[in-house]
Amino acid sequence: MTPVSTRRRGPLRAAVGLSLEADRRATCITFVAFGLRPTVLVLVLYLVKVMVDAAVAHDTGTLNAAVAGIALASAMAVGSVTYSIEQSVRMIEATASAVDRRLMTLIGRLPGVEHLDDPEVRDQIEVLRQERVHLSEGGDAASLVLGAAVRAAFTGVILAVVQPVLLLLPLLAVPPLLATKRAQRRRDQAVGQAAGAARLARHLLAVGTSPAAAKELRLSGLGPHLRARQAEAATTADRTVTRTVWRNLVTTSAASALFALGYCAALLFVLHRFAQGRVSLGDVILILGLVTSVSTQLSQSVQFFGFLQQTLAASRRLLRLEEYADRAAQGAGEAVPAERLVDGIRLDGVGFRYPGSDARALEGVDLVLPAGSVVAVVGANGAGKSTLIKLLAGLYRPTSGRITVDGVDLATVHSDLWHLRTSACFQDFSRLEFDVRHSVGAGSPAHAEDDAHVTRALEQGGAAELVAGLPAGLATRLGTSFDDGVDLSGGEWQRVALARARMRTAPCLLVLDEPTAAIDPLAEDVLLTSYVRAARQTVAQSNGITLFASHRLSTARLADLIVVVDRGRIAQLGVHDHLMADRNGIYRDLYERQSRAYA
Ligand SMILES: Nc1ncnc2c1ncn2[C@@H]1O[C@H](COP(=O)(O)OP(=O)(O)OP(=O)(O)O)[C@@H](O)[C@H]1O
Repeated sequence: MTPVSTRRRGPLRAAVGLSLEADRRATCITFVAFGLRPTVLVLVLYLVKVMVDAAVAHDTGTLNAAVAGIALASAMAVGSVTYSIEQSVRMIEATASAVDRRLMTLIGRLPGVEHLDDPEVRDQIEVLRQERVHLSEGGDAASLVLGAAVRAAFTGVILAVVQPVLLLLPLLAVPPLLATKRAQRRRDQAVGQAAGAARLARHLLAVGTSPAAAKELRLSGLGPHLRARQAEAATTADRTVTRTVWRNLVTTSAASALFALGYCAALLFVLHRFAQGRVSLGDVILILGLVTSVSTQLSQSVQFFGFLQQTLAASRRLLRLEEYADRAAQGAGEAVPAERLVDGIRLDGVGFRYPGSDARALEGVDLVLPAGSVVAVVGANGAGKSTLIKLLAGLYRPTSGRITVDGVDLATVHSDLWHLRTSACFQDFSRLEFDVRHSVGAGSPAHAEDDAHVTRALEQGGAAELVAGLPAGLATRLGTSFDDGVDLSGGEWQRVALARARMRTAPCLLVLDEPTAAIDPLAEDVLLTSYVRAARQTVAQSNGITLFASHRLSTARLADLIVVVDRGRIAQLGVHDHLMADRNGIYRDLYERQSRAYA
């Protein structure tokens, strides 16, 4: 991911802006309360000095006024605590939801899925996901730092009036603050460096604790190996960050020790002046109170400043990713695809390499997919079938060559609009754990509430019988993540995914990538045949193309065109009879071997 500037909006403004957008009222109250309350403590100290001097001078009027002032200020400070803390919690909770929405929007704005395949982008997103808490506490951290700054300013003014030389003391607070800032920057870098290992550790943890993987892990005895690898990755990530934490501890401790020395010197200085009779008892109490509070303030400020630095680091990361998404979206096409195909889709010299991979998944692909046709893509594992499908669906852009739809370069077409003209069922389909209506309806949200539409899609996906047997029909929740959910078998989930792909009316391109791989062979043949026939009628409205990849070559016979892919290249092209006529061709060889295996 190329670094980009974050000048457009500063990270502090962006972080506070998030809280203001999330809950303006709670944020304003938190800033006023946290920003002003510390000044009350300084005011109370000053009133104590007035009270002591008045007592020594037997000035009852001033003494009573000072006592009343102390009581009033203390009551106000204590009374506002509960309310302001409540508001700050509200602000943090609202900001946390706003951060989640921003993250989802950011990921949704990245065109296609190729950016999510880029390891660096994935790492940045992962780190940001972990740092969400710092972003949601950004308003809190900023208001605490504001309070500390206001209190320091008040303390400085009083010290300047009473004993100007003691103003040097707050200056000694500068090195610890700078050390904290530097420490945070170093920690941020270390977290970035450790992101790859941390991601691996999390992945292994997810595999090792997921119910889906439990069967294989038990039977294969992979558990101990997995645990060892997980521990190793976690330790590597942890070690990178811990080394920095120790280094930071040395520098921040040295800076704090410098401040502690200055603090002791200031105490001795004030006591010496009192012994000489050059300051009053009230002054001594005030100065000791202020000097002592400078030390408390320092440790609090360092802590608050540390929080703020963490917020700023997360905010910077969010801004960088948002700018990256903006640029990626700007680089994407704007053209509006037509609702009907006229000629079809053409690939000229198309090549593709996955982000972070040196190998070409596709190379020099020249292909014409006529409008209104049914196309089968066949080939061995890893040949490039899914890659071809993902390029046609606009999820990736070719790294060389071009794809044109009725003569318009797909790279210039708005990817979201092209996705609206496309329906798909992938071999790694999603198990959407909603109720049946919405799990299927997700294929076309505009029709999700239309039960007749959903039911038709279920029939075409071969899932009508399955749903009829569910306790609440269309309203049955699917999946085991919720108490009321019903789990389905792999093949049943695949039928739901097939139905989902039939929700969109008249797509220009319907792609099916191994859509029946989890379905038993007898049902597979029947289901895929009827599915493709029905699809042919649906896409006829848009003169669209139905393209399916299947290892079952018997179903390829349905196609008007069969594309045989071999190691990223088109090896053969034609209809079934034509391809069978080539005695040395890959297709005939695959077909005959498969027929013998199923015989
Ligand atoms: N996300 C990815 N990142 C890097 N390489 C990938 C990725 N996905 C696929 N590949 C590689 O691209 C090549 C083509 O993969 P593809 O999934 O298109 O094959 P396929 O013909 O669909 O295989 P299968 O029949 O097993 O589904 C393979 O060598 C594969 O390892």
